[in-house]
Amino acid sequence: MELLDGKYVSEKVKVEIAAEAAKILARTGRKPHLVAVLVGHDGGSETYVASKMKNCEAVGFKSSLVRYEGDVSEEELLNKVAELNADADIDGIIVQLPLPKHIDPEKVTEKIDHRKDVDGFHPINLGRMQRNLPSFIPATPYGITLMLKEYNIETSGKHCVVVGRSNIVGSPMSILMARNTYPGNCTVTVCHSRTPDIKKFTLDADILIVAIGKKNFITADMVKEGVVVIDVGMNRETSTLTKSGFKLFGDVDFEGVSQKASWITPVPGGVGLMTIIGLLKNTLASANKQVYP
Ligand SMILES: NC(=O)C1=CN([C@@H]2O[C@H](COP(=O)(O)OP(=O)(O)OC[C@H]3O[C@@H](n4cnc5c(N)ncnc54)[C@H](OP(=O)(O)O)[C@@H]3O)[C@@H](O)[C@H]2O)C=CC1
Ligand SMILES: Nc1nc(=O)c2c([nH]1)NC[C@@H]1CN(c3ccc(C(=O)N[C@@H](CCC(=O)O)C(=O)O)cc3)C=[N+]21
Repeated sequence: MELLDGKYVSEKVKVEIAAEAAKILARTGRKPHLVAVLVGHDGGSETYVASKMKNCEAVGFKSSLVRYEGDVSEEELLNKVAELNADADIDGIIVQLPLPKHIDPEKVTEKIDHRKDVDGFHPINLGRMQRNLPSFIPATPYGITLMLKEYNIETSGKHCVVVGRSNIVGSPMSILMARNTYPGNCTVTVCHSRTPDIKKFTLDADILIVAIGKKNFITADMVKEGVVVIDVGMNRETSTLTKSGFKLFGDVDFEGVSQKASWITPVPGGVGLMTIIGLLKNTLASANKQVYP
């Protein structure tokens, strides 16, 4: 088993991003600028947003945080997004998910100017991605493709099984792996909560990508020898053993599955770190007007 090491890849890519950001600053007098909007006090979201901000500073981006209490109205949030859309100093906007139940995430996603949609969740970016046109690619799937490239993982002709079909991970990931580009050219199977006998599919997977949010859901008996495993799951449990008071678990039983896998991502230290890289690269591309000239 070899590790798909998110720490190694992300540190390496961050050096490249920082060099690009410095060029932009020298050329234009301004830094790429990412704005995150955070509603409420979801523990996970607080951590992710803090990490995004920290990484922005580290590569020489400007970052801002707009915070609302959980009872903010949908209208107020939509008005804020419109204001950020119109602000020429802002390159990228993300509204952290999940949102409180009284706010429709679909409305918020569509309100964000697709040219600043560095999460790649807007239907215009989704459609353009599916057609192989320039677009912002959702950060987690984007990060996963960068990791597969870095380790030269062969994907053409392989059977890729994606477990999970969310808008932010499973669905865009399945589109990318089926496209006729590298990484891609896979035969893709998408499994979800209505799939009877998931094991039948996972056992046949050459590449297995799991994003469901269930600790240790994939066990060694469900995979074949030599499989490439991408574990997107971030299952947070309270723990007295760690400094933070939390311990993270993936959706894959690492202990067991790593005995059979040829390559596997750890949690933490895998996909999560690459997600941040996907976001930074999209923000850089936006500042450089590379996607929408
Ligand atoms: N590492 C990273 O950067 C990121 C990690 N995450 C983590 O990845 C995980 C998934 O996130 P996300 O995609 O947003 O989750 P969602 O809850 O939005 O979607 C979960 C998906 O998994 C499916 N599912 C749930 N239970 C089962 C089951 N028992 N068998 C088969 N399929 C199942 C659901 O099916 P159905 O559609 O039928 O409901 C759904 O498609 C979470 O742990 C999350 O924290 C998320 C984003 C980024
Ligand atoms: N609009 C929006 N965009 C997102 O991209 C988005 C979102 N909403 N909602 C939640 C998910 C989750 N997500 C993660 C980002 C970084 C790590 C990450 O850095 N993980 C580290 C460790 C983090 C820790 O220790 O808690 C790692 O895996 O090593 C994880 C998860 C982005 N998401």
